[in-house]
Amino acid sequence: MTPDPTGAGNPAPSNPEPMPDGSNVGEVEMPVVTRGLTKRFRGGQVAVDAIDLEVPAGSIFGFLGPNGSGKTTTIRMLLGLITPTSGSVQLLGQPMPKAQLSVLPRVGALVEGPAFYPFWTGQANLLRFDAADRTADPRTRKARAGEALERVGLSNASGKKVRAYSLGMRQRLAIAVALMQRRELLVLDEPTNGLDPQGTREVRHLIRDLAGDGTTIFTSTHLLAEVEQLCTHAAVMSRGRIVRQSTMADLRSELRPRLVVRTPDPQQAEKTLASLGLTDVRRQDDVVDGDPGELPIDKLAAALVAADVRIHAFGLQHPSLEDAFVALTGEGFDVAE
Ligand SMILES: Nc1ncnc2c1ncn2[C@@H]1O[C@H](COP(=O)(O)OP(=O)(O)OP(=O)(O)O)[C@@H](O)[C@H]1O
Repeated sequence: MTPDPTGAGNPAPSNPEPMPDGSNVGEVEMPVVTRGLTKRFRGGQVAVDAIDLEVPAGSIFGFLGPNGSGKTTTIRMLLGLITPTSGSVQLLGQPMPKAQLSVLPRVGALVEGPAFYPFWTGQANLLRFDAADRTADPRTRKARAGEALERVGLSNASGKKVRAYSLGMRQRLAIAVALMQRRELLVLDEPTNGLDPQGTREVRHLIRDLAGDGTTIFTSTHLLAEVEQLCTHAAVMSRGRIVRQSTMADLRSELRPRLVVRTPDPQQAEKTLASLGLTDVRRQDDVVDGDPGELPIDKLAAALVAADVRIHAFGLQHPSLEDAFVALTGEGFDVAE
């Protein structure tokens, strides 16, 4: 890994002060920061190409991109599972992988779900994972397992064998593994992948709950609906690059409605709308559309009629987030639930 460049010209995330009892005061403003993060695999393929991520504390940050766009590779670099070709990662204000021993216990991760023993109970599986964690205190293991199971809504099923769990329950158990210790940041790779609608709802509900408790969530997905329904922020990946990163509110506010007119007099309509001040006016066959800006819609209709434009259909069309993202990436997204 190259030396950490985040000190130079970038807002330095504030480091939490360790308290004598080991807890932290003061939040890291940006729990995940990358600069120029790049991964070139042997064979020359650039899977992740100089990305600058900034994930604000308390956000549910959607890392959205089609399959193969570089999400998993990025997540593996964030967690120190693979070494970047160049660039840097800071997790909770600390450089990775240098500070991984102190940072990773504060980060819960779900990358390639953990393998459970199907004939063991949910609780027994949790205890086993915790026993393999050298940073975990064995004296509190059982109590922490109970809390984690409760947190993911599996208290009643804790004594059932995992083979009897639904896919959604297994995924919640996987998240419970990540919650066996107090976490400031959760990094989830496609947490609803392969789940049925009920399982998907359960996991999204859980993520919202966890964020409500102040945990920052960084979650990758190829599902636009997931980002739309769940996330406060998003970065859109396309072919290894971030093509857009912002709050969902900003993304939505940029989706300007267009005026669409269907008419047997398209040329006259185009001329009239342009003269009224519409911008980006386009004509195709019998449809004319443009950006009305702040112009009042009823006045536009009246002006068309006054200009002898016959109107077969007239209205505002609101572009969807999918339209915006397809425009950004040139690729379609899976819009399924
Ligand atoms: N170990 C590897 N060696 C070579 N190429 C790889 C390796 N891992 C991933 N890639 C390639 O890097 C690109 C990005 O893959 P990555 O798995 O990060 O994408 P992704 O967005 O997570 O997609 P998916 O959701 O399908 O996993 C892909 O073209 C993939 O084939």
